[in-house]
Amino acid sequence: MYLNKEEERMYNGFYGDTVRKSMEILVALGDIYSAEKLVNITSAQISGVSYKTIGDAGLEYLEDLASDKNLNRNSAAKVPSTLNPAGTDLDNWKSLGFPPKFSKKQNEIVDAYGMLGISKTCTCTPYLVGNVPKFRDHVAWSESSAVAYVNSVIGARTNREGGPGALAAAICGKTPMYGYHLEENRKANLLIELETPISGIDYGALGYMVGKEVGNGVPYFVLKNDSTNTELKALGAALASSGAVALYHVENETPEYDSAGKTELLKNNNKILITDSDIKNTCENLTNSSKNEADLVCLGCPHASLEEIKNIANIVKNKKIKNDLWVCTSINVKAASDRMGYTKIIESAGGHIVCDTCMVVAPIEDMGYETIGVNSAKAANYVPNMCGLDVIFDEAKNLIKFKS
Ligand SMILES: C[C@@](O)(CCOP(=O)(O)O)CC(=O)O
Ligand code: SF4
Repeated sequence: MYLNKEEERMYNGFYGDTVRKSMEILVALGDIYSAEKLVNITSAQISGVSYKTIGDAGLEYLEDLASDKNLNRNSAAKVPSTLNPAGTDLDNWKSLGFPPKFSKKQNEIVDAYGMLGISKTCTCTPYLVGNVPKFRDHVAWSESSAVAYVNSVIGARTNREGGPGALAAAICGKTPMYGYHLEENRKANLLIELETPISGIDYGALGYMVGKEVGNGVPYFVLKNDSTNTELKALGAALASSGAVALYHVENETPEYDSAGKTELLKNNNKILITDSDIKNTCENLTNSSKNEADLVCLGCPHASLEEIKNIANIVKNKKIKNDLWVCTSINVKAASDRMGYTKIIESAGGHIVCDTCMVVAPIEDMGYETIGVNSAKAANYVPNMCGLDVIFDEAKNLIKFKS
């Protein structure tokens, strides 16, 4: 891979060990994927934050990077960069019942990232809270649902980075130019036509089905109705979890659908039809619990928007919830929810707005829960494997049960 003079200086250690190690990662990735050169990025989003997934080895790696004397404290990252969810609510872990030892380690991890200049906003929906690239910007994001959103709905360009690759990109302000950074790789390769209109959890079910079908391909959807951003967020998250999708197009909705190559797909009859019963069956199959009530209803996968929190507040207003309820989001969206009075409504009903974390990366398996209620197909797909717990997949209004 070609490096310019400045990049060579970075690679040769002129700016210290952390920049050198980061450049080594980028060059190794570039060589593996046959990138010709590096491209400047405008933003990074870094996964690999939960103590549950990176453990002590991850913490040591980050502390080692952060200890480099050549770095400007708290400003090593060259571009605006945010973190993926952590394993706990960083501020309120004690009152929410998160294990103390785990929570202490978790805060150490996030502090190490902070010392590297990565914003301690721990969220998988950074595009709701200020980490918002422009159309056609090159970025390095790693959370798979956020990658799908930023590529597809915003039209910025990223590969599905791993955590270390995204961190290296943040520190160098660059990423290898291959894959979805190149126009020619952004064409669709399967057309998905819907037979009937869909809404709510159907989007996750659709993404789950199509992700299995296309693997790491680029699906092109022809829907029978318009979608909300929340629905597209759920679609992309599910596509990226059952398959390895990084980019999708929705006719008349996403910014690059027009140049995605629909005519070619039709010419080659490269299409499938999804029926109403396909969606209904998938919704049913995403539940693996025989129970009809969840101990914990956990919403906000990917992290909830203010609009979603408002809808939950409307469901629980002036009632008392039987299950435990977590609505997972970022500190930023929670601040807006506090001001709007939604947090108070949800807390008065017995629920919690939980920041920085989620049902997949929190140690919920050690917190006494057995059956988790989710309205996210991605969470329904991951919770049994990553947490070993059973799930019920349904709309929030059906999952939340009330005391009589
Ligand atoms: C499951 C996921 O959403 C969260 C866990 O990832 P991590 O701990 O940030 O590496 C990651 C992903 O889908 O990219
Ligand atoms: S599992 Fe869902 S809520 Fe958790 S980080 Fe991934 S997308 Fe976000």
